[in-house]
Amino acid sequence: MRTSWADAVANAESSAAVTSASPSNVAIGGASPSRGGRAAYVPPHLRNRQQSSESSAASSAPAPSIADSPSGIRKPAFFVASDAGGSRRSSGPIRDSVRPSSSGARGGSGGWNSRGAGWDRREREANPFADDDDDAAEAAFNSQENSGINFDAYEDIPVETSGENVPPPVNTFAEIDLGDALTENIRRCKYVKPTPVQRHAIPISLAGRDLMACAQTGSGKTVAFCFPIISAILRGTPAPRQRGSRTAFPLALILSPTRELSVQIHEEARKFAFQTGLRVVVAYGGAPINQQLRDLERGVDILVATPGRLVDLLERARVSLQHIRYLALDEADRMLDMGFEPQIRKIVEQTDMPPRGQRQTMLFSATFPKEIQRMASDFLYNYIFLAVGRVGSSTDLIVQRVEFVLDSDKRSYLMDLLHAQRDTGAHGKHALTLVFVETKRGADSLEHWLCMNGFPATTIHGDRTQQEREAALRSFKSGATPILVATDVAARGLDIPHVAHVINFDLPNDIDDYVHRIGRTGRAGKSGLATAFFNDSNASLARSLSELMQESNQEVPKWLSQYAAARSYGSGSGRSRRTGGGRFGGRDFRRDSSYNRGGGDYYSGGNGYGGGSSGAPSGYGGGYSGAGVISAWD
Ligand SMILES: Nc1ncnc2c1ncn2[C@@H]1O[C@H](COP(=O)(O)OP(=O)(O)OP(=O)(O)O)[C@@H](O)[C@H]1O
Repeated sequence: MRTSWADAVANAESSAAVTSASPSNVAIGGASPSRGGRAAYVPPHLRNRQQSSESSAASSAPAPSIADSPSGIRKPAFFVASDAGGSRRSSGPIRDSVRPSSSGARGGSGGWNSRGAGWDRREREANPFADDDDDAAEAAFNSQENSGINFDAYEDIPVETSGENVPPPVNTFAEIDLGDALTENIRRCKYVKPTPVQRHAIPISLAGRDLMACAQTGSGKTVAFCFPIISAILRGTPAPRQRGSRTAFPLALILSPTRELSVQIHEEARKFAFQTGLRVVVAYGGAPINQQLRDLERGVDILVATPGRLVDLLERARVSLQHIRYLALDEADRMLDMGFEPQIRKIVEQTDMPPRGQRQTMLFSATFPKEIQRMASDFLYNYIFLAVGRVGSSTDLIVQRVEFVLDSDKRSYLMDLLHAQRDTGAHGKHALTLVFVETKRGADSLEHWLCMNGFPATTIHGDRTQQEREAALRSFKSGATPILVATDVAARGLDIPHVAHVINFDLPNDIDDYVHRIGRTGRAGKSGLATAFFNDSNASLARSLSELMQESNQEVPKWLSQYAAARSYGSGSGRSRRTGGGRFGGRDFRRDSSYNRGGGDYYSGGNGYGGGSSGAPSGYGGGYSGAGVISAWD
């Protein structure tokens, strides 16, 4: 079968024009004879190929403007280190970082002295805003600060909420009283205004409501659950004292599916909680438990954990969940799928954690299959469902390309792409490439092969020690090894600045996994490029992939549409499991007619869901009416 990529490359051999970083130019650059005097690289399987009519289509594909690479290094606005004695060092003006907020929030060390969590309050709080990255990298990226995020990219994002008495969204952080300390940290983070999911989710959570939120990858969901948790703890009554106990009693628990994601959430939460007096602790497997136990003994307000390590800590009675007021599940659909569900049920239903209704529960993901929603509703009380963004939440910001590549040609194609990127300088000097493969062995082998071929690469997968995984991630983030070969362990949640290109060397079996993988680029309003290698073995993905691409305004190759059509015809299968169609990464399963047959008691209106009568604005792909449901284009 002739492929657009192959043809584009063949075409490029006769083309002199190699310009900027568009996908087409990537293709062209890959085979250009004029590459700074070097011999043109043409992969063996493409030599002597004929130009085809498809090549022009390929080379006229929309160009991703990846020059505006993702924001990276946040420079601390100033440095303040404080201890309980109140001593402060500052390179800038000395500020009163411990002012109590108007809402009565406990701020900084003043708050510490009035609290009874039992850790050493004279401990010096490390400044989480201090940058690890070197000055050169900072100089290269400091034009990409968060204040420069292209919020226009989110302007026409559809937002849909359902549930009773949904609190209205806000437009600015100032409209919400988050307390002085948190507000100061927002300023330090250079967040100018909330992203759409934050505009909606923060008021809902601050109103004490349970929430199931589905929003695009890279759209700021971490903030959406961290801010309300921190703010609510600061406002709430202090935790009861646990004198002399070696057991930690966190007030909030944030669960995530991977160790690296837990580490990342912990780092973020520490920034937001800086000088609030709250302690954020992380516990995850693969790392020495003793250090984590010591951290826990010093007190914990917010515990970020992977389920396995948490179960271990619960069994050792080193953590008790009886004071949990806030429970957040990041990547909630993953946490509740077959792999994690038993552990989550154990943690949530079979420990001393207060039951739903007595704690506040927040579930977040970019994807929410209906069967997982159904299961998740066991953990929620009278919740609000929030959907932000288009199906799969891949956003139009990510240019998606699919190439037909036989397994035997994949390495050659990959080499081609990488040469093209390197030679054209596509995506900028510091651009990173993330390559997803199916197996751990495949990851090691590809990494080795890339290194042998002059492309510094590293790898992350489940067979590597945690130390190796963390070292690999550091090396990738710093640009020392600008190619990371990964299994799905790196697919969810990781927020790595400057990932300009995600390559699905092996496509996943599930379209949701594809959505999360490509979501490692094109984050926070920046653009990105995702290339997938497709062949017969991926036929089962053809339909959902082609639907997803269409819905994200991507050019779908003709051959992929044919695969999709053949699949639909052959299988007679319905729509993809995750969405049921429509424009969102997930829709409230409570609107299904099957759910409402029992009485529909989630809605005060109690009628019309899934029934087809439409009181909602057009464009929502479903149409329903009834109280408690709000649909709006924001
Ligand atoms: N209001 C804001 N203004 C500017 N930048 C923001 C804002 N909120 C979050 N960000 C930045 O956006 C990036 C993506 O955020 P985050 O990792 O929370 O996305 P996410 O929605 O959880 O993505 P994923 O679905 O992949 O887990 C982060 O670098 C974060 O610092």
